[in-house]
Amino acid sequence: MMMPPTMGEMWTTMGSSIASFMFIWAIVRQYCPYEIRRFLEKCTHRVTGHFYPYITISFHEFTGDRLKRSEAYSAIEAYLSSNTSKSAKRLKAEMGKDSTNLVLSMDEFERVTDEFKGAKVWWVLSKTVSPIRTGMSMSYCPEQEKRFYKVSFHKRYRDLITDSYLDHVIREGKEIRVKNRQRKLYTNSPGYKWSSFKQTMWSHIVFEHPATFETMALEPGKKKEIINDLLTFSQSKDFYARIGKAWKRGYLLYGPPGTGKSTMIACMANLLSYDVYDLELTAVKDNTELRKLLIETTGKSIIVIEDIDCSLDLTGQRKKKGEQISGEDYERGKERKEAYNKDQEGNNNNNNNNNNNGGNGNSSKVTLSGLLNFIDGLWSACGGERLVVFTTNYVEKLDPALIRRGRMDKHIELSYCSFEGFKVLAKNYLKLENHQMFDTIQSLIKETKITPADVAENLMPKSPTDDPKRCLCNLIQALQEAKEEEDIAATEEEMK
Ligand SMILES: Nc1ncnc2c1ncn2[C@@H]1O[C@H](COP(=O)(O)OP(=O)(O)OP(=O)(O)O)[C@@H](O)[C@H]1O
Ligand SMILES: [Mg+2]
Repeated sequence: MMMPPTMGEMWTTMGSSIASFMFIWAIVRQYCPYEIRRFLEKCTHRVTGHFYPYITISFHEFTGDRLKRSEAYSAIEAYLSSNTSKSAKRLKAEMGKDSTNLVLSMDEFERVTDEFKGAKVWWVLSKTVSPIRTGMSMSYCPEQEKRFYKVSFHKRYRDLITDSYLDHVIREGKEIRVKNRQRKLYTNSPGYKWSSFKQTMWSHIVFEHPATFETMALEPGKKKEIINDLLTFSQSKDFYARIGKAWKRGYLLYGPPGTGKSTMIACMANLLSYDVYDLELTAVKDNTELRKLLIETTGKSIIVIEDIDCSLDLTGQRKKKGEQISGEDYERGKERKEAYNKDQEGNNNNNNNNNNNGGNGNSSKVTLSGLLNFIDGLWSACGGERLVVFTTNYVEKLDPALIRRGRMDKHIELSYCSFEGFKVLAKNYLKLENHQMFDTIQSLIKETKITPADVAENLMPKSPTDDPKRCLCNLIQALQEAKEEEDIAATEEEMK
């Protein structure tokens, strides 16, 4: 494979006297102090630059403060590993995503070629070694390695390479990285505020939720609509730029506990390969901290505020005097479910505010207007491709300003399990697409309010001997009991 001659190679072609010079130069490189070496290198580059027809551009791994790896370097690394490493002879191997496969990339000082619209370019991964200035004597001075990719091309292709090829490499490299990256779930829980290098507001773990829209119990039409909406959003960068709107979209997921709101967020993240930022508002000190948290989020992410109604006193402005909310944190899970059911039965009308707006007793001073600014103010200027998702069990209690279209663009109700939903769960849990008991379940499920979470729980085998038939029987029994309870409640209501 033809490579462009390096400057050193050009010298050698110029005769044996130059070869001797190269020999001396090699010795100088080996034994001279760093400063002299750098000076001699600069002189050689200057002299050879006059008749060397190739241009080189370097991309360093770290720039400036060394804290942040250069995005361009990472993108080039991804591009070269997938595009040109096949032609490299010396490769290095690393464990890839999920630790299931090996990712090969070119090793140090390996050179590979690439072609773009008829122009040939040569890439090499190089490094320089320089002393770290620590104040120690030179003989004990530790050395610092600085890696960089260098691309070389003939000067006649200068415009093509700088205007189009490099853009193409970075764009494709970024796409490859997004596809291969380990996605993350970030939280802003207090207590994890320091990483080894710098202060960071978020802590993270690897995001590996298995939920997908395929496994989600939802009417097929609704599912398709949501998937289309999400895909359209993710492919609309140019559209948002054209209409002058920040590339973000708000989703409000509402419905009773156990209907799949949190599960749907995982499905969204898996569909679009986005990271998830789970924002715990009660842990945010004030609006300033909220802004900082947001500025630290990256693109291709979902920012989630779960149970927005219980996170903060967001409806405070509309509350009448004297209707102070309790200082206790609103309890999740079972208790909320019970409260929800009671609430729905109308037994708890007088205490609604007490039950639904807990959390105000903590020290958080985030306000409704702070949150609104967060959604459509400053944040809109921080680049794009972000979804913001609120979940709630009590949509009617949210301030209309918070959920108006433009802020929460799409309102999705997740409700009790339908027969279509049940069929998805039966396929997931029991690998059953049809069964003679399905007819009974269909007529019962139509008349009963049962959540997908409850259906799933009944379909789950409880012992190794539980077969699908037994699980379906369990579900029928649960449906019958739920129906009886609903009938009794309805009769009591009528008698009042
Ligand atoms: N629509 C659904 N499809 C598939 N599984 C579901 C669905 N809804 C609930 N589940 C199952 O029930 C469990 C609880 O659901 P999830 O946490 O998503 O409910 P939620 O609506 O977020 O409830 P809450 O309002 O209490 O936060 C999930 O782990 C999942 O297994
Ligand atoms: Mg939830």
